[in-house]
Amino acid sequence: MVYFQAAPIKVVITGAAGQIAYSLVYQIASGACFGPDQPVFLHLLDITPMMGVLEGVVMELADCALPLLAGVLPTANPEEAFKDVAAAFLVGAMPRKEGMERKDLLAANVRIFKEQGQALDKVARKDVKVLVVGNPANTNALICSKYAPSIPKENFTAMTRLDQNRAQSQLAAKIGVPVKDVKNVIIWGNHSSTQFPDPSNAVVTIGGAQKPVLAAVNDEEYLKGAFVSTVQKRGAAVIAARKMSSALSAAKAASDHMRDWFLGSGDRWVSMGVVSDGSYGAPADVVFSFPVTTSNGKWKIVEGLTVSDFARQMLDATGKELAEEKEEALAVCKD
Ligand SMILES: NC(=O)c1ccc[n+]([C@@H]2O[C@H](COP(=O)([O-])OP(=O)(O)OC[C@H]3O[C@@H](n4cnc5c(N)ncnc54)[C@H](O)[C@@H]3O)[C@@H](O)[C@H]2O)c1
Ligand SMILES: O=C(O)C[C@H](O)C(=O)O
Repeated sequence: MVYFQAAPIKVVITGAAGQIAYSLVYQIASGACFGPDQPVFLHLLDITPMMGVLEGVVMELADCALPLLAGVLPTANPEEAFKDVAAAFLVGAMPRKEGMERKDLLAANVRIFKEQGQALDKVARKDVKVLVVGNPANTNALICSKYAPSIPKENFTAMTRLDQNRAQSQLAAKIGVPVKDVKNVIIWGNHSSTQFPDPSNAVVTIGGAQKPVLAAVNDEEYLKGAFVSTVQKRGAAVIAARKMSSALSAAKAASDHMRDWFLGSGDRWVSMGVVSDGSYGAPADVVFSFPVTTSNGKWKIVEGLTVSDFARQMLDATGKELAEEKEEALAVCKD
């Protein structure tokens, strides 16, 4: 019997034999996600043909000799995987290939999230925090929530943190400051090429003083043009270069998202795909990325921001795409 000062929490990762999970298991088991004093018991779900590969991941985790890792359960059974989990990283899904849009994965992937919603509903803790990474992430998260009616819809989120990290990094490089000195860049809408990376409320610390990013960059053409399209298309650029989709950065972003949800975002805004209440004119009842702050395990949309005409057009386009994806996903799930 191994004794820990704090009780371990059960955390599930789906797609655990895949690329993203290969980086994510270490983020979680090393303490980077839930903190240096929180032991974790990892539930690793993949499909039956991947159990051999998953066994290799389990061996490597043991070989890391991580002090916070209380145990590992590899399984192909969703109900076993989701039993009593406090946090769920839903990664397992097909990735896109070069030339595809993420929504081209909808028909193939959305059924996974219907089935996993049903399993979460049955066996997970009712306060489980769910992060959907598998694409199309926003719509998969919506479907997962719909099939888990006993779990509050606020507990289902989709990952746009990778887009936020990309946007922050692009701006820091443009201004010539460390990435930590840029904050409050917003990702609005869908994790797709219609997303709107919005620097209009971002601030940068230069020489100890805070300054609006708009003033520090002072190049409207760049901020409305190359900056937006670079972030929108970054996933495709990584696929073109690697011939596989982003994995290291996706795992880091998943860990950032869940860490901030559990431990709080402090004085920074973070972007999360959450079930929309219609804030900022977004369609209600789609999973839309908003700027949020987090504390005590809850997120709250940042209120009262001004939406320019340019931003309005961008928000409307990404909202329209999400409404269309929702209809398609609901039709697929009926079969
Ligand atoms: N939201 C984001 O920012 C973001 C970033 C990167 C990748 N993604 C998406 O994450 C997903 C995973 O990417 P990856 O590179 O790890 O892919 P991968 O192909 O390397 O791994 C996916 C794993 O999921 C497993 N899987 C398939 N169906 C499953 C099921 N029903 N239950 C459990 N496991 C199942 C597969 O067997 C495989 O091991 C893709 O859909 C990708 O597009 C999202
Ligand atoms: O672009 C992809 O298909 C993978 C992922 O969603 C990403 O943004 O890197």
